Amino acid sequence: MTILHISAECYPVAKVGGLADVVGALPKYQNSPNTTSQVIMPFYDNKFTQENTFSSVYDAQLNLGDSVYDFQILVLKDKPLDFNVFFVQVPELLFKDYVYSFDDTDRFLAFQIAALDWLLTWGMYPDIIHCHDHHTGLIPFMLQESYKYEAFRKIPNVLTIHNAQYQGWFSHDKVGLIPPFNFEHVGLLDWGGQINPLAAAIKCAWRVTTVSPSYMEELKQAANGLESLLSAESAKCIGILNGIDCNVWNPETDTYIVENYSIKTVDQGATANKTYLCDTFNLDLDKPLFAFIGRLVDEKGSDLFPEVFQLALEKDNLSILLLGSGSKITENQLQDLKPNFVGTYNAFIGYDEKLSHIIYAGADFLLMPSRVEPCGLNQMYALRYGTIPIVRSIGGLKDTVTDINEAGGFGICHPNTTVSEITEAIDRAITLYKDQPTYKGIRTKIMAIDHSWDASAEEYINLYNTLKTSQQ
Ligand SMILES: Nc1ncnc2c1ncn2[C@@H]1O[C@H](COP(=O)(O)OP(=O)(O)O[C@H]2O[C@H](CO)[C@@H](O)[C@H](O)[C@H]2O)[C@@H](O)[C@H]1O
Repeated sequence: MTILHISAECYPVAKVGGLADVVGALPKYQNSPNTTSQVIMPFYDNKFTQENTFSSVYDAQLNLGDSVYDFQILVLKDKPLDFNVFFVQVPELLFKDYVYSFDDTDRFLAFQIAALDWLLTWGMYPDIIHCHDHHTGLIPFMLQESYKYEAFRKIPNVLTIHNAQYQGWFSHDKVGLIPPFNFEHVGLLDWGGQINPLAAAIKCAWRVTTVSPSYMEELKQAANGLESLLSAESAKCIGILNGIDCNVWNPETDTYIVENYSIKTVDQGATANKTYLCDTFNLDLDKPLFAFIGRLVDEKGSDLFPEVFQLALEKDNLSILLLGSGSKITENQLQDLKPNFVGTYNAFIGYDEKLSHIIYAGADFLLMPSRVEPCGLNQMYALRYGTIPIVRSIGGLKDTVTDINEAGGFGICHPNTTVSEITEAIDRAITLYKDQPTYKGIRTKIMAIDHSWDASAEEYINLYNTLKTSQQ
């Protein structure tokens, strides 16, 4: 079976968040003697593309309405990745030093059209086309409706929703950018009077997956306007929990962290990493270290951090370190807090992959008070590194973290994203930390939890197989 994943992000080529981690790992775990799993993604102007060499395997032009753009399909000359990646180079639109910007309609439309135009010329079509998020959401529509791509009608396609908050909306004025199709079917593109790529994909994809079972259920109640569509299409929807790439996220071999460690040596290893963080960020080593890593957006509950941190730090019984960027208001509030709590609080506003690994290794607790969390990878990385997650029980967090007060529990859970519940959860964590034998017992227990991709990768393969069977 040949699978082609189509995505805007893929680790380590281009990463903004969890989408990259998934698309950078899933193909690896799907590849087997019987299965070839590959990725096609945009060619950005970034560190990875600057540091590697590429050759062109296809050179053509694409039409975006009346505009014509040159494009190429590039492949890596050397093969530093564990699976094939094809790159769509549209110099005028995609080759930027960012992945996302304010208006990406033309950019990602060009990407999707170039990918399909090239596929038409690819001798052997893939058995499965797997699209990720709204940036590739017009592909299921085009495969089904665009005259140009009629040859693909029988190829099963899957859409995975990593985040339904973002839908790629654009005005009907731009409908002419989509390769010609039977205009009587234009309603498939529409949701609420706009062209909505995510909605179009939910309508047209053969199957829709979300990245955790709970998120699938929650979307029927809250999906940024798509609730009724997801309920109506629920027969073809399924939640498959993400895994984590245990080769990349392994405290025994991780080259980013200060000292490697295993379950047996976590005491010493985690302390070495915590010491590094405390030295670097001027934090108190003797206090429990609470961390947050992620995008500073309302979905993650990060707008509450300035108040939560203020209240928690006033008690002077913990240290807090935050790594993230996003809302300028929150960034400024988090920066403003620094002078008030020198020695127990610090924030690194920005993106730093290496630092994120050291924080998973060195922090004692990881905060994730998300309002929406389709799956969440951070809590699974934290578990693997022996850092206890404090989560709001929602989406994938609900599916992966059990509260210490429940049978077999190992995390700290709170039902709502409010200042008082997060603060109370922090207090519970501090009480747990004071009981070092129990704390250490939980730490070794969580490191042994298996969230590797194996089971989920197989679930996807089973899903593809059912589609291939239904196609015959
Ligand atoms: N400032 C920073 N510096 C360094 N690293 C940073 C960083 N900010 C974030 N990261 C890293 O980005 C990844 C974030 O993963 P999440 O699953 O939390 O993300 P996200 O909300 O982007 O993804 C969406 O897709 C994923 C994948 O399906 C779902 O798990 C999730 O719920 C959904 O919202 C982690 O690897 C984290 O360490």
